[in-house]
Amino acid sequence: MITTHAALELRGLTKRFDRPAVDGLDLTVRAGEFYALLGANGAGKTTTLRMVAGLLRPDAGSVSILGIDALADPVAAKQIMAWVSDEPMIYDKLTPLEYLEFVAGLWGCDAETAERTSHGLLASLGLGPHLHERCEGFSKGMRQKVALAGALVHEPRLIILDEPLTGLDAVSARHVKGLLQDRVRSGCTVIMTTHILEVAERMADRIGVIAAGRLIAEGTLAELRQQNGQGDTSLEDMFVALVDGAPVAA
Ligand SMILES: Nc1ncnc2c1ncn2[C@@H]1O[C@H](COP(=O)(O)OP(=O)(O)OP(=O)(O)O)[C@@H](O)[C@H]1O
Repeated sequence: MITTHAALELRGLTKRFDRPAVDGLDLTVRAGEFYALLGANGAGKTTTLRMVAGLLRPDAGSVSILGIDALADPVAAKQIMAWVSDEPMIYDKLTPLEYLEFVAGLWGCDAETAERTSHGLLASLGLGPHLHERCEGFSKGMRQKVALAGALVHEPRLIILDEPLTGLDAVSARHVKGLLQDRVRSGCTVIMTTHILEVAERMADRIGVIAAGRLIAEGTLAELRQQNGQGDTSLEDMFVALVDGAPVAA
């Protein structure tokens, strides 16, 4: 389906705890993009994404997901998006296959489609040999992959992930990256936070940098280099310079 709407449009998004965590944030992610959201610890990335996912009410501002006003119609917004937290929760007593079929059932997917989708997702994440084992014996990385598969089972068009690669071994990280790239190729939008700058550098179509709850830089890697460095400046050097005010290394 051709859509003219942005995948995500934030306008004046604001959340304050004892001090501002997200401070009038304007952000647009186009449909079909792989967008990496970077920022130092405490910059406001998770708070932003939790508001997008409908887990936290903004103090002000708007959230539009593929043209749907997520604050006015959170159910419709959730139906077309996936949220994968950095601390995923799954049901320990279920096997991965049971868990995915349970989640698919909550979304109202028919049983045959749910079974086919679940098998495909779990296999693509390397969990094929563990389909019928209870999750309670799984490692943290395996649990993370089950949670990711569970978030994708209803075929969301916008996939939002908070630090999805932390704690994954190289093979698992490659499985997750491959799955996300496949989704982007099939027309989905992926927004992900990461502290692994090499991942942003290699995978993202565009990169946004947040500091103190505001977008301080955005663009393709080449655009960021043009704005903030030189032809061969690394993303790490640019990032440190942007968030720390340090001079860009030559
Ligand atoms: N529930 C909360 N109660 C009070 N303060 C909070 C809460 N959640 C976040 N904050 C504060 O809001 C600010 C932004 O936090 P947030 O978790 O969004 O940052 P982040 O960019 O995701 O950081 P990190 O990279 O460390 O995960 C921080 O100052 C944090 O202490």
